[in-house]
Amino acid sequence: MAPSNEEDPALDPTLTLSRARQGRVRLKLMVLSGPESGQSHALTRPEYVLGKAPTCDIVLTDKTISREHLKLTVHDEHVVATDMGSRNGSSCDGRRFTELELHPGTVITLGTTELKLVPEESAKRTLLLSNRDRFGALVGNSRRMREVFTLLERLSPGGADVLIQGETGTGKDLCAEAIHQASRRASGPFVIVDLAGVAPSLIESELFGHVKGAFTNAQSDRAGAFERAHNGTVFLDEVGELPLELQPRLLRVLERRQVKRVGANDYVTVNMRVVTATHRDLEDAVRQGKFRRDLYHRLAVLRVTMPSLRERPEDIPLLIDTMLEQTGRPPSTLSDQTRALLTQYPWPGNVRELRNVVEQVVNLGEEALPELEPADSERGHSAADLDLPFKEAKERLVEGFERDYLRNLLERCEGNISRASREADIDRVYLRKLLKKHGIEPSGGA
Ligand SMILES: Nc1ncnc2c1ncn2[C@@H]1O[C@H](COP(=O)(O)OP(=O)(O)OP(=O)(O)O)[C@@H](O)[C@H]1O
Repeated sequence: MAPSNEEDPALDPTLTLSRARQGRVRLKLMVLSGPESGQSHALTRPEYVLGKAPTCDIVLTDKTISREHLKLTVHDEHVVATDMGSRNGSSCDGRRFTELELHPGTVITLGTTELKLVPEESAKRTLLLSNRDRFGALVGNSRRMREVFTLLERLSPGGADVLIQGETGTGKDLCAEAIHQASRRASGPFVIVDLAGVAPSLIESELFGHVKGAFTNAQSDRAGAFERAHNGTVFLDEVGELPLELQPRLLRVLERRQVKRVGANDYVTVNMRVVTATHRDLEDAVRQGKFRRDLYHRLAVLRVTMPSLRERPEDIPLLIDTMLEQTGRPPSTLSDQTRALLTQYPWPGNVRELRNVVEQVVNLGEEALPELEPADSERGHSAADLDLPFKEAKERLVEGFERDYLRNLLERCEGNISRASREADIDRVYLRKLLKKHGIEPSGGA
């Protein structure tokens, strides 16, 4: 049976960017979220004013946007965005700006509306942001995860094969299962083969099955993973580990949906979707001759890239709360100090490592928190001082974090305490207490 690739291969957001870098491009502004979500505006004139006022060139009705909020000055390959003294500000990657040079791929936020600059010809393929904060067991409300959720919403119901890429612990297994659960095959089997966990000599029979007597230990006929996944989904984890000599056989399965058991003469036709995952850079493996180019191109038709936790630290509070909820603990189980530390750490082991630490603290108490060296100065915080006793070093770090956070928060909210307490989701009285503790004077209104 031929695989159905009805989905658009260009859904991969990375393609949009690479094409944009090829030279002079006509630019468009896509509205990713907010009341005008889905609209796009070709930037053909030298200047645009964006805002809520009906007289603006691009009208955005989001009530958090000022009447005249932002000016865009359009150049050949970039756009300069100037905030026009808006009430709620304009930001990019969480940082407020007054003037910023935007390039294809840049996303800016005005109030609560997100806008992306894209090359005109690829604008249709830009992903809108899903409204969800979970898909299957995957959790996240960052822009990166909401893009992933949009992609999963679109590709899951169809039957096309999918390649999931991402560092270890970013949720590739959860993603594969979520795709199966959201597909029309959900009531069929979900068969997992971890190619890194099967001895190379057994991979062939594990995937394709064997007939009795095919080799010494083959005492009876056995169906392989593809056959067992009939009418369902087979998930090949760590597909980059598939030995070179078996790769043409996988290619045949993907192209013809036909499987021949080891020792058999005939092919049988199977009806299953193949989802694969890898933490490896498969393109690099192709260059090194370890992975077949034709198989890579076949697998990569539809790709989902799971972002690392470093790229989306704003998801950490929601992930922690979800993990606590799953163990039946209230959010108050973790102190603000511990949460602050967990939010600053760069998590090389991604969500898996975060889960392990949260479980450790839940079971053994906060004293069991391992030493977590915060992210480098790029995120604005200094590393823990190893000359101090643990408790003192931890307190210092948290104090530094609190101070930086509060200063930035107040700057963003122009000294307005009510707004700051709302945006940071901190009780107003507690916020005042924290400001007093750090000797920070709010300069704006209440
Ligand atoms: N977005 C997420 N939301 C909730 N839990 C997550 C998320 N991502 C990962 N996890 C949790 O992190 C752990 C690791 O996830 P998973 O096994 O899916 O990662 P992986 O990318 O497949 O890792 P590996 O490459 O090592 O197999 C699991 O406990 C999973 O529940």
